Amino acid sequence: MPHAAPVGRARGTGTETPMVHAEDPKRRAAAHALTYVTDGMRLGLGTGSTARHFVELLAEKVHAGLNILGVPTSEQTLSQAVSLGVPIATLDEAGPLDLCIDGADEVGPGLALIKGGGGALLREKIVASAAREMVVIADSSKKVAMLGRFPLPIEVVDFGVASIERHVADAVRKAGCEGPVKLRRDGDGHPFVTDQGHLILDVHLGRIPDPAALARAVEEVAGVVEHGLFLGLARRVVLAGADGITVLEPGSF
Ligand SMILES: O=C[C@H](O)[C@H](O)[C@H](O)COP(=O)(O)O
Repeated sequence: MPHAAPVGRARGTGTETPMVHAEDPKRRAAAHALTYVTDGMRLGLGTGSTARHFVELLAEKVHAGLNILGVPTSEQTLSQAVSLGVPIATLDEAGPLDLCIDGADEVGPGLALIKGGGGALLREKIVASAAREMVVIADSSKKVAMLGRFPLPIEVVDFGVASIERHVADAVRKAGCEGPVKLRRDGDGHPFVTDQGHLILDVHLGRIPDPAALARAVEEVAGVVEHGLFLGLARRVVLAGADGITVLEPGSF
């Protein structure tokens, strides 16, 4: 039977790591991931509300003497890391990374992920690909039997976006999926612009029976820069729920 140990309860301590806010599963997952960090590591720092907890907890360790170098996956994480005094570098300055810790919007079978709900998918995928290991942290509601309930973010260039949108819809259909493709907008109704100056199309599919086929189809569309399907990247997923911490590995889903 593959490994899927409920780590928190198994230890029988009631708390896994100091400084954990018991009421917040995202923070508990982040605290557990901190146990994978060792002195001297070069770390990819993810984006989003769960990764934010991780950076906060990491900063506490740094102030207590931990020596790490962080590579932020977004401007948001960059400013958080700077404000908390976490040493940072660009990916090119840091070189290959030891570990990348990031959140996810959905975790499916084989640790296939949907990411990009916050629009950071492009830098996130580049940083995760540069790391020896990607560890995902999430609350247990993110685990799904099939990806697709969360709209799939696709980062595209702004030139000819209406045409790109039509071609993405065609590609999605050819991959056996169906659903509306919507240009993401910010709170003021303006197109949402990513850190790299691109736009995001959110594809509302409901179900993605074959994530690899969908990824291939979308990648063929001219104008697509990246998509939020992270396949074969996560080596571990730390899920926090009412039952404590569960660590999933690709075969243990
Ligand atoms: O673009 C955003 C990232 O992919 C996030 O990691 C993802 O949306 C999960 O965010 P949260 O931890 O806030 O649920």
